[in-house]
Amino acid sequence: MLEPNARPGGTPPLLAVFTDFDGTLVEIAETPDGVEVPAEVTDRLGRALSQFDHAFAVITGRDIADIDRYLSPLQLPVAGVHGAQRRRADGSFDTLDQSVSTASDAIALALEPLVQAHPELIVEPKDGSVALHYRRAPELEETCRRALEEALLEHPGFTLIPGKMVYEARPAGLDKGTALRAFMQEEPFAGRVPVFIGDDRTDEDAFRAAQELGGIGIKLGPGTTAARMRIADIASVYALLQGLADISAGGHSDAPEDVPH
Ligand SMILES: O=P(O)(O)OC[C@H]1O[C@H](O[C@H]2O[C@H](CO)[C@@H](O)[C@H](O)[C@H]2O)[C@H](O)[C@@H](O)[C@@H]1O
Repeated sequence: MLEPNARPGGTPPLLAVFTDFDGTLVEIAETPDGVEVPAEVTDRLGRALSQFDHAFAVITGRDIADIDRYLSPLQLPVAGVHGAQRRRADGSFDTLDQSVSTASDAIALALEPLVQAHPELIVEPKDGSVALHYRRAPELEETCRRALEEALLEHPGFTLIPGKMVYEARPAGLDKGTALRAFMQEEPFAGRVPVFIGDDRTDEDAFRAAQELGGIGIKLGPGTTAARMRIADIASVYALLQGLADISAGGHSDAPEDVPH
């Protein structure tokens, strides 16, 4: 009898591959709008989508619309806003409760006076969450945390999460792990072995989910993590994607190409 996810004849298991976006597929920039996506990245991710038979998705803190804009014309399966938004492989969307959108708008509004007093801070309103960025004013970290905590007193359905030089408000009960699990219940992900690659604290839920489902979490960079494997940098992520595609195809996928640095 075959083990779950195994294929006969020593053929490698089919993989469902998930990656974070900022810091994993693209370098971190000073501002949210400052990231650069070289054309070869879009080409590479488009190839990954076909090499993994469409069982390839981005799970990000960003709005799905943001990811589509950066990766245009590619439209991947994406979970956005730390699991609050999700576009499935068939192009359909999970719907977000209107009350969540309304609450996240109100939280963003409550942070406006702080940003007016400190213009180096950035509020990034998203549909279902809010990010307060202090990368250009690291000394304001504690001020930002307290301001967001205070704003959340009126919105107990939201949780405060720390990221890379950012504090975010996210709907409680939704995270990158719930998003990964939702994908894994649907075609073409169901029955495959999940692999999740990420670099940040908000990726920990997805590392755990992938591993609990019999797969593997891969953490980019240093820091305490639940992930069982590590990877050094973004260029290695692209090399790994190619390597996994080669393994899945039994060594018959496209030849590796230059990886972004
Ligand atoms: O889950 P991710 O795809 O890693 O997204 C996490 C957050 O990424 C963005 O902020 C981070 O990247 C910015 C651009 O490099 C950087 O300026 C900022 O300091 C980082 O925190 C994005 O703006 C957020 O909405 C995402 O939640």
